[in-house]
Amino acid sequence: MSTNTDDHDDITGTDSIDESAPLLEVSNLCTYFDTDQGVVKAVDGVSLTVERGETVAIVGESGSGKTVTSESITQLFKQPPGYIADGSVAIDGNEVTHRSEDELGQIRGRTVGHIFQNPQGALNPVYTVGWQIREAIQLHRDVTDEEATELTVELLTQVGIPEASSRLDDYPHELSGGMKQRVIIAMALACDPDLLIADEPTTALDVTIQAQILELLNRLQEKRDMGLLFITHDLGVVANIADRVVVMYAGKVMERGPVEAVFESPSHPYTKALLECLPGEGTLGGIPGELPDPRSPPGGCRFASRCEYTLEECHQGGQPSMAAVDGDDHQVSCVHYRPEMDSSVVRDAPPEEQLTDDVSADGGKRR
Ligand SMILES: Nc1ncnc2c1ncn2[C@@H]1O[C@H](COP(=O)(O)OP(=O)(O)OP(=O)(O)O)[C@@H](O)[C@H]1O
Ligand code: NI
Repeated sequence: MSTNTDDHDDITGTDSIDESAPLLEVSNLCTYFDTDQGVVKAVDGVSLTVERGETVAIVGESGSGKTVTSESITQLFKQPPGYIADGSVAIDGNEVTHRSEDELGQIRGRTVGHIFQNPQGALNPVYTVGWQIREAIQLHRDVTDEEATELTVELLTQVGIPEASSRLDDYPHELSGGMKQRVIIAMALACDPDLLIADEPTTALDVTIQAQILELLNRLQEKRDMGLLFITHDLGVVANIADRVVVMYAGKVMERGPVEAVFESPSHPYTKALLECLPGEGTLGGIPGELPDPRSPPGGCRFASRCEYTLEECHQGGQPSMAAVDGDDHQVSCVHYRPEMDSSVVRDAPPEEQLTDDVSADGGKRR
């Protein structure tokens, strides 16, 4: 029995797979939270797709709605106070926003693996690593104890844990941060997912280990032909892992496109500002200003109050509709890219050159 199957299971066991549809298709997703202070519009009209075998990164500052977007896919956020107010999520062409908790559980068990942002909760300190992964496997698959142990060793080996069979009886506290994260990845792979969601999987780790974990995720994604939805606030890591990028701000998508296009010609002023905050670039300590209050977001572009290029129309209407930048795949939500406007005002302030060189030198993605 192998943990690495090429064929895709149907998402719940009763749905059919539409091979022509993307693995994941999120359309106009709105996820809100009822609070005493009002409705928090954490995710407010987000659309994105992940194809089979593709890595898509969601980037944006803290509070932009990255985690809530990813937790909306199989509804892992707390309901109430949270709820999906509008939009749809389709996996293999099957709409899943209106599914029962039972069905969502099946989807989590067989189709979508999740590495959570807060790693502390992911492993239980009182059980051994082997026990926890075996549990995860047996929760999803009908296998004997012996088979489950075999699969556990296979998974731990796949995530790069040396002499895996001798680590089964280790407790989480006996592992280094990097090894712990590998075990967490193994747990997420226990259901042999078609889509893996990794929410800031490297932030708690030091730089060398971060690079190793990114490399591991890249390798696993390719080997298993999974879709990978990778979430980070750090545009720096995106070039190394993603095929496409979705830039989020205050619950909205500001820009999206192939990673090379977004790095070579960042088009939304927000994306440009994020790039300038990377280490070694112009702006130290982040973009000046703060995110708008998610309970009463301003009209117009949500970034307008912090934007260097703001015009009067930026404050009017809703978030500008997506305009193609160079080719249909690269799109930006900014009034400067409307047909009647002159986008060179924003575009011709070039990004820092060193970054552009770094990205193009390795084709945008190390593989
Ligand atoms: N349970 C909740 N109740 C009320 N508001 C919430 C809840 N969960 C999230 N939010 C709000 O939703 C918004 C988006 O949060 P989210 O965690 O998705 O941001 P993020 O982009 O993942 O940020 P970070 O980079 O810090 O992880 C924030 O304003 C947050 O305060
Ligand atoms: Ni988050």
